[in-house]
Amino acid sequence: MIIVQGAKNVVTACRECKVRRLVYNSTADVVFDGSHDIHNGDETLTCCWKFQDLMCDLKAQAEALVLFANNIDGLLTCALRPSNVFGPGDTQLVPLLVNLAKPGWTKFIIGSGENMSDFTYVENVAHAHVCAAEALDSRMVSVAGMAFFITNLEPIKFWDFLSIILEGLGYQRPFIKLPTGVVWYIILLVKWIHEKLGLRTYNHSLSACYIVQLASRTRTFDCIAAQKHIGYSPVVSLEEGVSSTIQSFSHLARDSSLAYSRDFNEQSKVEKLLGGGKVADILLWKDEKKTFTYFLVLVLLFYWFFLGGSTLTSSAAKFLLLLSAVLFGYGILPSNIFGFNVKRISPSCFELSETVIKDSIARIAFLWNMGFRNIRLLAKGDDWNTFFKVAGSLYLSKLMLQSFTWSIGLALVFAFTAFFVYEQYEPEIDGLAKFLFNYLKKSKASLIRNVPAPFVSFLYDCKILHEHKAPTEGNDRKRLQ
Ligand SMILES: NC(=O)c1ccc[n+]([C@@H]2O[C@H](COP(=O)([O-])OP(=O)(O)OC[C@H]3O[C@@H](n4cnc5c(N)ncnc54)[C@H](O)[C@@H]3O)[C@@H](O)[C@H]2O)c1
Repeated sequence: MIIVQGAKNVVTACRECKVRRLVYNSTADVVFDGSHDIHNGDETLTCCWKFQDLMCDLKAQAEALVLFANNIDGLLTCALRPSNVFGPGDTQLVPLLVNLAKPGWTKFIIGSGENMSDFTYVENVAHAHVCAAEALDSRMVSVAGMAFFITNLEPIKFWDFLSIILEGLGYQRPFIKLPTGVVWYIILLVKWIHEKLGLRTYNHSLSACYIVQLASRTRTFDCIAAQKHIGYSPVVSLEEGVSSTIQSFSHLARDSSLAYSRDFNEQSKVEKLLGGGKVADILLWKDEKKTFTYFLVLVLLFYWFFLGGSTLTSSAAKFLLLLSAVLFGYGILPSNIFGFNVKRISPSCFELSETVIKDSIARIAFLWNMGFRNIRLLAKGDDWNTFFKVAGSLYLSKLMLQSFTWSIGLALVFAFTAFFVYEQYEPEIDGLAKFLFNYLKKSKASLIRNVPAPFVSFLYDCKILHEHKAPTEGNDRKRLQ
């Protein structure tokens, strides 16, 4: 009713009121079928027969209707097809981005992230309308009844554009790549569940499936026709447009107290904790393929050693046998198989350097000495705190050894998920930990307040509570807490 009947009403009104020029604000989406990239598409592209999105279908119908009305009853018409309009007051792109960024969905890139797109600053669209209206008068033949693509003439990677907007508003830039197919099927599943539960709502915005296609396909357009026939060229650059858009949406910027102030090239807390080297890169999924390969190999080893049904020794023997056979087989392969070069394993590949061996031995000696220092401390018999720590950790190890296989499995899953999750939600998790810590501190303080003084003195004697002097009945209660 709004798009098609609305366009019909406008055409009728123009005729009745003897309006001479009508420029329809169409969209570049009318030539995008969702399943093909558009590289530098021009006006020779035909509108789609089958649309993925109802909105685009209706816009194409309205555009055709307006162009069809050209040169009837003295009315001249043309259509402009802007691509991805943005700017202050935008009701689509930026609000959607912020809504997705708040719960953290914008960390994900759909597809390779390399797809290019054309964006158009809203003032340039307005300027194109003025140019088109003027051109309808002066250059009627080449403009009337035609449609023109309008862009900022600065194609950019779709995900770079989103990253600039998101970072400008204080949100994290997208960096985790998800295969388009996976996202597509997840959305279909969610849609199906919504339909089954009767939750489907119709609104005027683009469908989620269509947004996935917009976000993962290349869509760039050639503006030469608009430049040549209506005299259009952008009046605001992409950079200026983006900064004024960000400024106008500052009210949607991330709360400054929560702002993710870390420079994304800087090491995160968890990265520092993991030593910032190769292990950190693997556990933090910096290179998904590499991490996944390591994870798969470790899962296979876990299965081989713990779930295969053999004893640990026979699993190790079988593993060494298999490894030797694979290495031997690899060694006798020709250096070229069907044009593929087979890399030779260098003889030094399995060698350990002297410094690595020295470091490892020094580490073992350090741990050994530390263990003995603790035993000596325990043997004195006056440090209950150390006793509880040692007894607790030994009991925990005993529990873990009872379910050794499960512990290893859990540790494996933990290592490949927990660090990654912590890095993603560092401020939120830190906030929660701070809250819990304060809560426990308060509980401990109230517990001490209610504990009888002789028992508190006993805890000081046993060094479970630390104070230089054990408190007596008359001592300051605050110091005790
Ligand atoms: N946003 C884009 O990326 C983009 C790209 C290409 C083309 N377009 C086209 O530009 C136009 C504006 O898009 P937008 O993104 O600014 O949308 P929008 O939803 O922000 O603006 C639509 C405007 O139309 C008004 N409106 C809606 N129904 C109406 C009705 N029945 N009668 C009178 N007014 C009504 C709304 O109040 C609103 O002001 C649309 O025709 C759209 O198809 C948008």
